[in-house]
Formats: sequence, structure tokens, C-alpha cells
Amino acid sequence: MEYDPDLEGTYTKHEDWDGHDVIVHVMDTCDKEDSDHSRYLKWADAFLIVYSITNRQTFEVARVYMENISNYLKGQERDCPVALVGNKIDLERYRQVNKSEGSELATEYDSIFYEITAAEEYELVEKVFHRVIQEAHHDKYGHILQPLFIADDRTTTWSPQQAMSQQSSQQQTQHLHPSQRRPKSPKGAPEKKDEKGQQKKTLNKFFKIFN
Ligand SMILES: Nc1nc2c(ncn2[C@@H]2O[C@H](COP(=O)(O)OP(=O)(O)OP(=O)(O)O)[C@@H](O)[C@H]2O)c(=O)[nH]1
Repeated sequence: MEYDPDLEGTYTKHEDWDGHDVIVHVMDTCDKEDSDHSRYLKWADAFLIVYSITNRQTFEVARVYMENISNYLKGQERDCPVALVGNKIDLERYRQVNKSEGSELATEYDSIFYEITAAEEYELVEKVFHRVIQEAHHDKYGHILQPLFIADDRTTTWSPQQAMSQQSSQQQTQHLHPSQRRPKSPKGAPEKKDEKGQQKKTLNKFFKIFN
């Protein structure tokens, strides 16, 4: 089926980590002006906010997202990993957002920060997911599973101790197991935008979830 950016989608991936069947549900959001963000916020165990380093506007939108998520989590007294991701580093010559700006924003919200290219380096994308999943797993279950597969030489294993001392550092690998089930998509999530797509899409970030 052809990709349609106007559709909201949930993707599920199974991974065998440390003998556990880890199930990761990913919601790729499709926000509109009238979107009810709270359904994402309630559903997710972790959040990825992606902007394009070649488009400052997307960075400013990411900033709003960071603040909204932070406020929500504080209000709920929840602690979820949040990762800020600057995408399209293969287009360095068109860069509009400095790496330091991304890093500073992430630090401001005590979040993970990566710059990646989704188009050219799948391993980087995977690394972001693994890092977030590992932290989310720790937050939820209180322990870390050991990696089953061997990380490449750029990958290190995250630990809560590391996180305390190196809050903004990168890298990871891990695994999870399902012990709680949650709906595969936020309750009430519309599958599609309205037919004509006349509602302006203001935000286009996705939230990553696992159970
Ligand atoms: N050069 C480059 N292009 C990318 C990269 N990631 C995504 N793109 C392109 O950017 C465009 C938008 O990518 P999407 O994956 O659709 O991004 P999105 O933020 O989900 O946007 P919507 O599709 O509108 O929801 C597409 O043409 C992609 O091919 C990247 O890392 N580098």
C-alpha cells in the first residue's frame, strides 16, 4: 500500500531480546489543528520528537512539543523517556538548526538527543529506538534486560547510573518483554484525516510506545 502522510499509523514490531518477545508499538501521529493530543500522551510510554535539521520551523514545533509533553508528564507525575531527534543530517549543506541548539533544547527538558538520517542510516534510527525502549523499560519495570544481539562499535549499554551521570550522552541497545498489554493505538484514534485533508497539519511527530 502506498504511504500516505495524512494517515495516522500504528506499527508493531516483535523482537527477541534476551529470550523475551518484546513487542513495540509505534504510533506515527498525524496531527491536525483539532487533534486531541491527550490520547497520545496517555497511551505512550515514551516519546520521540523528530524535526528536520534543514527546516527551522520543524524545530520550533518540536520545542512546543517538548514543552507540552514535559508539562503533561509533570502534571501526571509520570517519568517517561523523551528523545529529541534531528533528522536529515545527510543534507548538511541545507542545515538550518545547529546541533548545539538541538542539544540545548534536549538538555532543557532532560531528554535524550540524537541527530540522524533516516534516509541513509538505518542503524542510527535503530539506535534511537533501542535507547528509548531501554529507558522506558527501566522506568516501567525497574530493571534492564541484557542485550541479546551484539551492538556495533558505536553502541554502548545504557544503565540508570549512566543516565544519572551522563544525562545527555547517547547510545544503546536492549530488549524488553511484554508483561502488560495496551491497546495498539490510542483510544479513539482516527484512522484518517478528513477526506479533503483541508485541516492544516501543524505537527508531525511520532510517539513511540512499547508494552
Ligand atoms: N534527505 C533525507 N530525506 C528524508 C530523510 N527522512 C525523511 N526524508 C524525506 O522527507 C520527506 C518526509 O518524510 P516523512 O517520513 O514522510 O516525514 P514525516 O515527518 O513523517 O512527514 P509526513 O510524511 O508529512 O507525515 C520524504 O520525502 C522523505 O523521503 C532523511 O533522513 N534525509
